[in-house]
Amino acid sequence: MSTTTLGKAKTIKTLNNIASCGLSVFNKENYTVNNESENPDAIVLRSFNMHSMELNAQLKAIARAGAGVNNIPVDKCTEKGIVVFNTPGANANAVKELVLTSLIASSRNLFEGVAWAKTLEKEGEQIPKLVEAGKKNFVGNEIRGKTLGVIGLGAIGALVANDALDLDMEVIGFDPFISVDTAWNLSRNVHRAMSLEQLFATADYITVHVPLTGDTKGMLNKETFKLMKDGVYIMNFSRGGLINEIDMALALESGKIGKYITDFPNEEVLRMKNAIPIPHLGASTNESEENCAIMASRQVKEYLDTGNIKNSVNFPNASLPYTGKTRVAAFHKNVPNMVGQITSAFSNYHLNIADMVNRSRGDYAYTMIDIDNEVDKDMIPDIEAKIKQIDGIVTVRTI
Ligand SMILES: NC(=O)c1ccc[n+]([C@@H]2O[C@H](COP(=O)([O-])OP(=O)(O)OC[C@H]3O[C@@H](n4cnc5c(N)ncnc54)[C@H](O)[C@@H]3O)[C@@H](O)[C@H]2O)c1
Ligand SMILES: O=C(O)[C@H](O)COP(=O)(O)O
Repeated sequence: MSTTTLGKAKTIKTLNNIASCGLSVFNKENYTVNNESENPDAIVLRSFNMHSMELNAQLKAIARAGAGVNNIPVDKCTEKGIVVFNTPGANANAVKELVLTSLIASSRNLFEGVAWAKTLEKEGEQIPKLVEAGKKNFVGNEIRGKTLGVIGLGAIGALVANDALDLDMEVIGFDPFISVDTAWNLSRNVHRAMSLEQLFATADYITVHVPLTGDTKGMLNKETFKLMKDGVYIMNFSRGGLINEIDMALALESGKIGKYITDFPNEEVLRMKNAIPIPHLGASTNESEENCAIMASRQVKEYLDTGNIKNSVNFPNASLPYTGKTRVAAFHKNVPNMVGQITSAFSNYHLNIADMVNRSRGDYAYTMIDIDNEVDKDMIPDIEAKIKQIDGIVTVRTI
């Protein structure tokens, strides 16, 4: 598929409400932003489920204004040469604050206590007396000195772990894939669990901060519950699919799990005893919505305008200073001699290469080449066609 749009205005389609300060990155002279285009160049979204959507021929980029990309058909996008971005860390503080709020509020039976107090509305002058008599039913526990187990020490997990230490908790964390950046930011006082079993055996409260993937789906289930302390509280601000909900309902019923605080209510969750359903509010702060929208929009614009890639979940990061020279960007299989074949396509047209970058990620790679000469616009479809003939090329774009 050739995707030449040289000089044409581009269209951005939004699939959710995206903060306007982010969308204003797309200047009106070169971009149209709407929520109805049938053939957009890029899509910006939050939690909209794209799995049953057709991916239009002109689509070059999808940006998730947020962290989780399980609502996007990432593998299909890769096969079609569509870059998928997310906004790492842009909403992490918002989630951290809600996790810590929920940790304390659930431990103090605050949600149940408030709901009960509201039932007294019709009791008139008796209310203060009833409150004093009824409060014994909501006696809670302090979190100081208790152990918090944090599964996944990425942008959110690391913030939660550090701040829980400041609340005088013991913290044990598990993340076999921790990034170097996060490891640097994590307090040395966070105990490192060598296995999930070790974390389960010591934690009074568990909070899970991993992406939903084939490997993590249902990671908390009846087998793992057996390894946990009786009455443990579990907080899930990551994705509902991480928990086996049938097993969770039974474990809450038996008291094995004390409470399940989740940002992902559904029919099953709303039927559970001792579940605290929160309506997916983790990232819903003005600050985080703005951070995510700005980051997502900037990344898309940079890619459409220059081909440079930052924070993609399926393409390699790649950057080449943009000088305004004609740039050809190709996404291709990561196999030997691709760069040689692409560059020889230029020599057929007596074009000199000024600069280039080639980066790989797994089975795929991305190459950007700047041409030194003035390039006649009429030649571009021919050049692209020539490159497209090379076995292993997925997409070619001229900027
Ligand atoms: N409730 C909300 O509104 C909200 C907001 C933001 C993110 N999220 C969810 O939270 C998840 C985490 O967000 P983040 O910004 O911290 O992402 P992140 O990518 O910074 O961190 C994820 C961490 O999980 C680790 N990990 C992966 N598999 C693991 C496993 N099997 N065991 C232990 N650790 C594992 C990774 O190494 C990484 O450090 C997102 O994928 C998203 O689903 C929810
Ligand atoms: O993965 C995320 O970033 C969160 O789940 C936030 O989702 P939202 O943007 O729909 O609030």
